Amino acid sequence: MEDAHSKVFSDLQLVYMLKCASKAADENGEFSFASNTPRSTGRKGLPKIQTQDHNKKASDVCHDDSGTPVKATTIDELHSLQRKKSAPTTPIKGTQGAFNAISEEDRQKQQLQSISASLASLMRETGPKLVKGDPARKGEGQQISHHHHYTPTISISDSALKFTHYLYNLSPAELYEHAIKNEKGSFIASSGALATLSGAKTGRSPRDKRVVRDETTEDDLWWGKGSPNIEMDEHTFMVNRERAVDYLNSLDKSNTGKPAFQVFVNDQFLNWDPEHRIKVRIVSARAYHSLFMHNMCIRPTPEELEDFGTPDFTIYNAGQFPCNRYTHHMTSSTSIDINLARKEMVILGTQYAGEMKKGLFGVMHYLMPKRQILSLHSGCNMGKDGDVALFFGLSGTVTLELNRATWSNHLPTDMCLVRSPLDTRFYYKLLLTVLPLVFFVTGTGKTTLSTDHNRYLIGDDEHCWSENGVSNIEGGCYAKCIDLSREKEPDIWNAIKFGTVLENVVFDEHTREVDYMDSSVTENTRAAYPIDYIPNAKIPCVGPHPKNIILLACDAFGVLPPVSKLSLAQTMYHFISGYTALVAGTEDGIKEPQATFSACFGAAFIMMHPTKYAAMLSEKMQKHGATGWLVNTGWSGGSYGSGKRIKLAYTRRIIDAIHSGSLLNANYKKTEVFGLEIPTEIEGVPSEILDPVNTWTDKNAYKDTQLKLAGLFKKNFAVFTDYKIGKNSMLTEEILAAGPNY
Ligand SMILES: Nc1ncnc2c1ncn2[C@@H]1O[C@H](COP(=O)(O)OP(=O)(O)O)[C@@H](O)[C@H]1O
Ligand SMILES: C=C(OP(=O)(O)O)C(=O)O
Ligand SMILES: [Ca+2]
Ligand SMILES: [Mn+2]
Repeated sequence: MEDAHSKVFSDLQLVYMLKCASKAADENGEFSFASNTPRSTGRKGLPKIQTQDHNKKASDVCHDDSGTPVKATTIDELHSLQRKKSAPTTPIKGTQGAFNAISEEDRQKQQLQSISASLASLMRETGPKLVKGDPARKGEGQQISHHHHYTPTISISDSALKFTHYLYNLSPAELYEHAIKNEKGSFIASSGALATLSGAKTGRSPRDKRVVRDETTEDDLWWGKGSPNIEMDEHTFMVNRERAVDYLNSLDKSNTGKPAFQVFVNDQFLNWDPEHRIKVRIVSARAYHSLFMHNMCIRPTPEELEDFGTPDFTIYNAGQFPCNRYTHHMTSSTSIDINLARKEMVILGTQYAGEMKKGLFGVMHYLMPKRQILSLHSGCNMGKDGDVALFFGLSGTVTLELNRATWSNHLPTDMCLVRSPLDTRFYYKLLLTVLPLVFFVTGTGKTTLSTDHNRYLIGDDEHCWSENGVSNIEGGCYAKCIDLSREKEPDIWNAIKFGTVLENVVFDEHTREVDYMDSSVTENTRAAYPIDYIPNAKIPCVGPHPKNIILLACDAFGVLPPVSKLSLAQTMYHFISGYTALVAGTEDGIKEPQATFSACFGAAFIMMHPTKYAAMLSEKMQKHGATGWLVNTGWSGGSYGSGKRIKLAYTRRIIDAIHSGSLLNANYKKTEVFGLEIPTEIEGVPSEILDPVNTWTDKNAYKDTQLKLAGLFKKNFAVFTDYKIGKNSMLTEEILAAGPNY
């Protein structure tokens, strides 16, 4: 889910729920961060009404969870959404299956090296120390397999002495078996993919992301207004870390009566540039999470794993377990905590797997710029002749359907005043268990457009641009699959097979065929697959310096041209703005696009000030002669509601013309207001749609809408006018002038 929800929520809460006359002062005027769905504390029905105690800090009173809402109140309801027909027939009981056929002794041997020394240790200063090899078999001259380690188990219930086995870098097949055996809601789809549920959270919770503010981060990171880095102190981090570790340390997966505590551990790499590769360790409780990261990170060879050594960064994912809402800084039961000094991240209260990949992306946004490498929220592909293109874009066009009747039953008593963790603004939140909301999420097209049958895929989402060229950070793709079709996106469709994780999709309970049109669980259904599942993947995922920088915006206002050629200053202006739109509406059918701005097309992930990344991009584009483009993958012929989304086939032709170089030399004219250079002709695209004014029947409405959007751009950009780009303050003026003028 994208960075836009919270904004919508705070605004919608004000506008629709409170029917407040004045909107939040900074409406559309700031960066936005994802889902901030008011949600209660997990009890059924409406929670007890909380009234504001004016003597207390608001954030101490109201605890709500952020995240995309799921239209279910209980876990069983969630499961019944996932499967189309009735509940499953006879569940398999007893001792069938490979796991139970073996003796307890063998079974224990298959369990892994204990990490109790670190997990259960009272010190817990460092992450788990994984001892390679089987101590019992040392000296036997046997080849030690990578994940079958064994330590004698002491049957003592004292947690300090308890052993927790780790299931180390299991194969997809093994992870399937664990998931199906132990994780409710995990099934094999007819394609062979593992379909599973992420629980109550089906999107990111950026308002619950915390970064430890200490000597290390104080000066380096971007803090304060507009920043996605919500601060936390070291002590609170340790409290959450302890909570996560205790949870991970208490998981008894045994069904034999004897305790068998186990966690999954992945040791993998990030960044395909061998010079700047990062070692990551993921400790998690669910096979689903382990398989997700197996797919998304770079998979080490057995040799690389032998010499893995100490990880550069460790995630403790205890997502099933909530944080303690009475802990300082905690505003909900979800918390994603990053401690750069300790090189650790803790996840509590959300099982959405994207949290892990994007959390590490944030870490890369810190580590890479420190090495003069630009980290980018972009897709990337390469033509047969070696021409590289980057695709930037915010994900998340979101429609919220508010059922006003439901809300009004609870107004105004079920509200409490909370303070935004991002600024000093106070706003109202509704405390409801289930929200009568529907989200319509669609990305801007990074994954879809970088996955191109005629080009080599370098990556779909996270890249580095260094002196060596570009490199993918990840080893997999995370595609949205709502409305996925074989015809329009064949490569993604075919990548959904054995090994792929399918999150929150709905399938036929008998045939296990997935219905990609069904959004009963969420609109943000996803498929996570290794990048080599795409036939044209370029392995290793690196390429030369980019030739084209394509900024994608899904403009639900329908006023941005389908494609414009940008000057360098314009590219900077739009990169810093990071515009896309989402659509918010009410039950009575009033739907309105909302502009959302996310600096560097990924404000939720950047760690330093946006101008730091912008300056690096500008320098690299100049040095390597790259051309910037703005592509509207959103509406045409009117705003959302009256116009239509531009056909994917047309966008693909536009992208083809950029890649081939033919668009660079086309005839151009300049638009009013935004001052964008638009081509008059592109092969395979009707010429009349190239200038949006042609597609609107009401020309005055077009002009008004264009001015409205331009105003929102200006308002958003105001916050950057005080900043220099790099060492140069003249640049800022030039960039400012490259924005809309009217
Ligand atoms: N004209 C278009 N261009 C790009 N994507 C489109 C277009 N029309 C519809 N779509 C859909 O929008 C979604 C884009 O999502 P995705 O590529 O995952 O975005 P991102 O990777 O930027 O988050 C896909 O589901 C795609 O099928
Ligand atoms: C995975 C996410 O990003 P994207 O939509 O860019 O894939 C997310 O925001 O949860
Ligand atoms: Ca992304
Ligand atoms: Mn994506």
